Amino acid sequence: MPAKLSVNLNAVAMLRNRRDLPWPSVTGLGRIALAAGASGLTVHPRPDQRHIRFSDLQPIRDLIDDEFPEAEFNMEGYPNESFLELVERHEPEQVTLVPDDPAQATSDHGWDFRKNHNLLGNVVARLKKKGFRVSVFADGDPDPEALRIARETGADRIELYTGPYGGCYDDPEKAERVAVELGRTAEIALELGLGVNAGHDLTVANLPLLVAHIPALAEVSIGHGLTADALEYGMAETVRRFRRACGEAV
Ligand SMILES: CC(=O)[C@@H](O)[C@H](O)COP(=O)(O)O
Ligand SMILES: NCC(=O)COP(=O)(O)O
Repeated sequence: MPAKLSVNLNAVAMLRNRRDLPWPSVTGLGRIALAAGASGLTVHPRPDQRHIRFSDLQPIRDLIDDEFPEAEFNMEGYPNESFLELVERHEPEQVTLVPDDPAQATSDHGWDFRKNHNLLGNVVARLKKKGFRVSVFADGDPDPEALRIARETGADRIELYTGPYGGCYDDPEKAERVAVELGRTAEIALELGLGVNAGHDLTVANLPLLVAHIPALAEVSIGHGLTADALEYGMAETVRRFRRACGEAV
């Protein structure tokens, strides 16, 4: 089974937030992504709402429920009380728990499962009681003991943090080494009964090698690289539309 693609809308929201205007529309781009076959939408609402705003969440929930009932909503974030309340209000199919400090620019590491065993155990139990699938963000280096603890928290899946892999875009040998490690980590997780997702800095260029090393990869969530491509591949047609609006016969 090919890995499912969940489109992360954070980067679209960040562009929208440059002005007090409703475009680019977060739900509008979400609709285009789902209509094109994406299996779900991901958001990572950060406490300062610098990209996804809390007010974006219900319209995304409604879009999925009303127009794409097969699709999944994946909410990512640090499990403090306000994030957990947002999750409980908007009932995503999947919650991805990420160890982010509120001041962090972006996610840059997985959980220290040894230190956070109790925190994660309590949060996972609370979320599972509501029926949400729970995934926990994990570093890519194979650490069987850490993954065993991840399993003990009751989580269903790990999401492999692929930032270091994405950072190898100019060094194919290093990328191969990191992909082997990610593959080994995924194998250990799968043996323990955890499903495996992956995300961060994934692109059209680096996905094939990752998928080759993790054949059972369940889902990738992609925002930054996918939004960059959407701009690049949509630019020519957009310029033609604006030239027509200027009165040119294009
Ligand atoms: C967990 C993860 O890797 C993504 O959610 C990433 O953090 C995207 O968030 P930003 O768009 O805020 O960088
Ligand atoms: N979980 C990772 C994610 O949702 C998107 O990360 P990125 O593609 O924006 O780096």
